[in-house]
Amino acid sequence: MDRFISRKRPRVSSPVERQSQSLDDDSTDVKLAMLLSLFPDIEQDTLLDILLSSGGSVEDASSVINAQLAYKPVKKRANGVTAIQTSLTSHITNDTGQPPKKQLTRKGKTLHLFSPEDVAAHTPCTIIHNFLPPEEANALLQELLNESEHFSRYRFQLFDRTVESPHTSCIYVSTPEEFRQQTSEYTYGGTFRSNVRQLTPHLRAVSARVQQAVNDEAQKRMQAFYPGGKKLRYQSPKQWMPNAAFVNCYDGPAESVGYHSDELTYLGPRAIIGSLSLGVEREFRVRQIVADNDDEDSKSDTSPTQATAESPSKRRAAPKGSDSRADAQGQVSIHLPHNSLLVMHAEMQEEWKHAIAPAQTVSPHPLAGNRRINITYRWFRDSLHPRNIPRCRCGFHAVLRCVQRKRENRGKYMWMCYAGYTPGTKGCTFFQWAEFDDDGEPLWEIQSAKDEAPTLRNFVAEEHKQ
Ligand SMILES: O=C(O)CCC(=O)C(=O)O
Ligand SMILES: [Fe+2]
Repeated sequence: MDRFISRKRPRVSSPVERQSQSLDDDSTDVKLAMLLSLFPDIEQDTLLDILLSSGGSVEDASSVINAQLAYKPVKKRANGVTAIQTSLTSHITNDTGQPPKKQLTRKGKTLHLFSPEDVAAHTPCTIIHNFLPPEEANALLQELLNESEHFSRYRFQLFDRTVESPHTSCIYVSTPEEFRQQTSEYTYGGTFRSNVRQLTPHLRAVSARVQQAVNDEAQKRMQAFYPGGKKLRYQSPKQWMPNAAFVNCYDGPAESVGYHSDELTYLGPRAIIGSLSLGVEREFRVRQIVADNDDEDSKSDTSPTQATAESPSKRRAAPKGSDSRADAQGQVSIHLPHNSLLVMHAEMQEEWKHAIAPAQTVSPHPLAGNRRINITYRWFRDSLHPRNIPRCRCGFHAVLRCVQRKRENRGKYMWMCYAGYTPGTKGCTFFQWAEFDDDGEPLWEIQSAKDEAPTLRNFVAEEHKQ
């Protein structure tokens, strides 16, 4: 077990890879999966709390849990799941007899948001309740509940184990040609997806409303929150035009998705995403990513941090003193009722992580029972079609990532071999900084073949052609 905990990413030989691997941490999903495999009897929600409390360190989280397991006998729940206390600071001591040095983000510290005003003020999102006419929402929900029979769990590699996503999903695109591309050219987590289907009538009909609302909300956001009321650097100045929909199904309270930022490879920098929730209400948790040493900075810094076009979230002045790191890492919970549209704005994916937390219980929905359906409408950029993206020596195209934690390179984008970043997979050493113009278009020598080759078609334009 110790070997498992302390095992680092595969050793690298090239300086370039060493550089890229020191740029950022594993995703919370991977860390959570590691903890789950170490403590299979402990609830995922509890493990997530402890992981966050431990500043994202699997090793620290494991020692906290082991300390508690040694400290007093653990109760087994009726369902066989181990009950463990999540509010640990006052109860657990480490080898030095002191409470763990990192601040805890306790359950009581989660800020619960319900109203659109609060969501806009405290997060990089906006929410519209009762988004669709009720009959249209129900028709879409029913259509996708039927579709969900075809959904599957995606798999990812964790050391020598294959782990399954804790919910099912499917990708929807417009045409048979796009279906072909999605299953043979686009990759997710280094593999091709088999669960791709063609857009359904209600998904398509609703996309026009989503397109309109997302563009309206993005404009409002820009005027109210961004420096000088202007778009962010790397944000596209064009209208947001969805051409892919990822649909998730969470069947029952235990189904979830761990903390992550959405992959930017095809969306590009400063992506906007429209996310429609149907069925059972669940909590969407978000937290801001804190750069290494931010707590030290805030101790010496007495002036509020200024927002910049690079980092608009900085308009929230960090609280001072030793609590600053805990506060900045505190979670915010946005409650997502049936028929609500959440817009994740351009500052979200680079600077925040999000999750659907497992719930203790859910209130059944008349049509969906215990299920929640979520649709994220996305705009894949033509310029970031797989055929244009740099390839690594593994034969796949590289993935686009943003440096989120390492202070010296924070906000920079990089192309890298996906496998090289995944524990337990060999991968190659491919790494290059990704360069974009101010509108987020890649700066590279693309062969002109791309002009004739098909790319994904906007859902709304395609509807008008039919
Ligand atoms: O279910 C949700 O609301 C979020 C889903 C999500 O984060 C994703 O599909 O990337
Ligand atoms: Fe996501």
